[in-house]
Amino acid sequence: MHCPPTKAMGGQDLPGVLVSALEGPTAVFEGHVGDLQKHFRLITVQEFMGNKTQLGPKIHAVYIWGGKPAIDRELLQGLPALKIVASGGAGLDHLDLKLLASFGVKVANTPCAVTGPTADMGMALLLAAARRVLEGHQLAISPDTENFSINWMGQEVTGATLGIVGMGRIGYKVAQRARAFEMKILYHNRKRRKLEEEEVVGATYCERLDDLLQQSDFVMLALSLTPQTRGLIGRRELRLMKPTAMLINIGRGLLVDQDALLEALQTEIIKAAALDVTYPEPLPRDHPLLKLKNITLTPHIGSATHQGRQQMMESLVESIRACLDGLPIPNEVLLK
Ligand SMILES: O=C(O)[C@H](O)CO
Repeated sequence: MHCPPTKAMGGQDLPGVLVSALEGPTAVFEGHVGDLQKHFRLITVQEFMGNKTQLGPKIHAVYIWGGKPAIDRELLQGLPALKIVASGGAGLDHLDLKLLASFGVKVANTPCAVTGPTADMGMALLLAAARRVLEGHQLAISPDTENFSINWMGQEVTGATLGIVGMGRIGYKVAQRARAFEMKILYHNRKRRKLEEEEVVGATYCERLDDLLQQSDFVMLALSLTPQTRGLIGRRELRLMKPTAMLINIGRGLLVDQDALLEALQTEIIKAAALDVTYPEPLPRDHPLLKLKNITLTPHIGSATHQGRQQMMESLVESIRACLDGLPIPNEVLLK
């Protein structure tokens, strides 16, 4: 669902929104923050910390980006007028939903804004791993022009089997894209999709994750991090995969046991991995994963497109305004 932009509110006394930082490397998106500023008075955590008593009661919403600002009981106690936490992106693993509900605070996220871009990123990583794009780049710019592309080979994507783990919005978009690449598609999900939905993308349901792992040439993780999915892919699961298979992760780093992955890549239990997410982020510069040839890494940029970010901000403004106006909240996250 696309959330259309709302009209700007006038006046000096705009509702306060707590944000992590407006300047520096962790600043909320430059260029897009203007959308929030049109509607709200943005108060940084630093400002709030310096003047809690005066600013606390003026803050009606918190805008979260990249898990920041972190929300705990102490922060909530300092925000007596807080109505809503608006979190950019789809993932909610950085939020304690029960705690927020106990303070009567609503939550909204922006799943629609990230779906397409993240699925595109999944395909970009899949293709990069399959065709060894990063190694190819290194060879293309290497002084060793003698061996320019001699004996250079990657894996064919057409006709290969893609196993998608997590068939929510993003997983389904990946399937749509993979279909255009004539891939065979398997998927594993808590809940099976409707038959018509499976047929549209030509996806076959695997009730058992093990079956998907054993049959896939590419395994793509497109699911959210929860206590149930943490460490879903460990040593055992990696060993079930084909030695020629590649693992792509566009979900969260903690879905995978990273030590087990490192070992599997070093000992060629699997062929390659392509990760947009790791733990921690970024990985320490001396982390052994950074030294491998059979890995493609990107810095959690699945949803990072200008269009996606714009839509994200519009959607957040829409949700905060609806909440403060006492209207139904678009993209409200309901506690299950
Ligand atoms: O949760 C998400 O949607 C992404 O990780 C944010 O970019």
